[in-house]
Amino acid sequence: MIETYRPRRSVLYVPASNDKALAKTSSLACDAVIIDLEDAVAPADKVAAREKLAGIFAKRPVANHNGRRCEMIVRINPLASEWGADDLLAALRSEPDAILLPKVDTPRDVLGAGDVLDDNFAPDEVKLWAMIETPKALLNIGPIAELGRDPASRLVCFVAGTNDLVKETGVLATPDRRYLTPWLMQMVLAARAGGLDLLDGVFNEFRDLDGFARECTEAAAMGFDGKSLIHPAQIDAANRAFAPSAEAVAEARSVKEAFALAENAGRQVIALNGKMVERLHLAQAEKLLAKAAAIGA
Ligand SMILES: CC(C)(COP(=O)(O)OP(=O)(O)OC[C@H]1O[C@@H](n2cnc3c(N)ncnc32)[C@H](O)[C@@H]1OP(=O)(O)O)[C@@H](O)C(=O)NCCC(=O)NCCSC(=O)C[C@H](O)C(=O)O
Ligand SMILES: [Mg+2]
Repeated sequence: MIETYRPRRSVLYVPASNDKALAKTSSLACDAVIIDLEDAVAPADKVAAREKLAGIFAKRPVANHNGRRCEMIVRINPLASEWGADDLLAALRSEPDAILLPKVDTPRDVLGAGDVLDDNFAPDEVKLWAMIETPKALLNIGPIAELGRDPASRLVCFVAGTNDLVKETGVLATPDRRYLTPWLMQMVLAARAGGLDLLDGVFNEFRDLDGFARECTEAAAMGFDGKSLIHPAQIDAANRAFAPSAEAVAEARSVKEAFALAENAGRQVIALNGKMVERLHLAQAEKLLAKAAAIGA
C-alpha cells in the first residue's frame, strides 16, 4: 500500500510577534509554516503574540502558489511554563493543522498535550509534532516515537532542535555537524520505527545559501523528510533537496515498467541494466513516484 504523502520539505518558523514576517508568509512557497510563540518571542511579548493567533489564522491562505494548502502549525511554550497551557488553548481555538511541542522529554509530555486536544478535536483533526532537543528526549526517543504507531496519540512529526541540543549538551557546533550527527541519525531511526515524519534543525547563518544548500543535501541523504527554516531565502533550496531528483524519478519509472512486463509477472528478482532489482525496490520506486507526483516534480 502506498501511504498518502504530505510534503514537508520546507517548514518555516515565523515569530508570532513579527508582523512584517507574518504578512509575507502567504506569498511563500514553503510546504508549512510554524507560527512561533516560543524561542522567537521575548517573554515580555508572549501574551500579545498569543493574542494575535486568531487574526493570523483568519487570514490563512486557502492555497499557496503550488495550489496546495500550506500546513500551519503553532509552536507553543512548554506546557510546564507559565505560558504553555494558555498557549495551547489559544492555539486550538485557531484550529491549526498541528501543535508543535517544544522541549519534549518523555512520552508523557506528548500524551498530556493529547489529553487536552481530546476534549475538543477528533484524532484526525489537530495533530501533534514534537521537538527533539533535550538530552532526555534523546534518551527516551524510542518510546516517544512509538506513540506514532497509535493514531490516538496524534503524533505525526519530529523536529530536530539542534540549537537547544548544542546548548544543553555543550557539543561544538561545527559546519560539518560531526558531533551532532550520531544524534540526528538516532532521530531518523526512531522516526522510521514510529512511522513519523522528521525535519532537520535550522541553519543559523541565513545569508550563507551555499552552506545551507549543502546541509539540505546532506540531511536528505541522512533520511530527513525536510528542513526547518528561519528565513524565506532558504525555501527554494530545501524544496529542491528534499524532492526526488529527475534521475531518481527516471530510475523508479524503469523499475516499475520492468516489473509490469508480462515476462516478469510473478518474478521476485529481476536484472535491470546490470543491477539486481527485487520487489522491495518496486515498492520503493512506487513510493518515490507517489512523492514526486504529490510535489509536482
Ligand atoms: C533571522 C531574522 C531575524 C532575519 O530577519 P531580517 O534581518 O528582517 O531579514 P531580511 O531583512 O533578510 O528579511 C527579508 C524579508 O523577509 C522577511 N522575513 C524574514 N524572516 C522571515 C520569516 N522567518 N518568515 C517570514 N518572513 C520573513 C522579512 O520580514 C523581510 O520582509 P520584507 O521587508 O517585506 O521583504 C529573521 O529571518 C527571523 O526572525 N527568522 C525567524 C527566527 C525564528 O523564528 N527563530 C525561532 C525558531 S528557530 C528555533 O527555535 C530552533 C530550535 O528550537 C532549536 O533549538 O534549534
Ligand atoms: Mg529549541
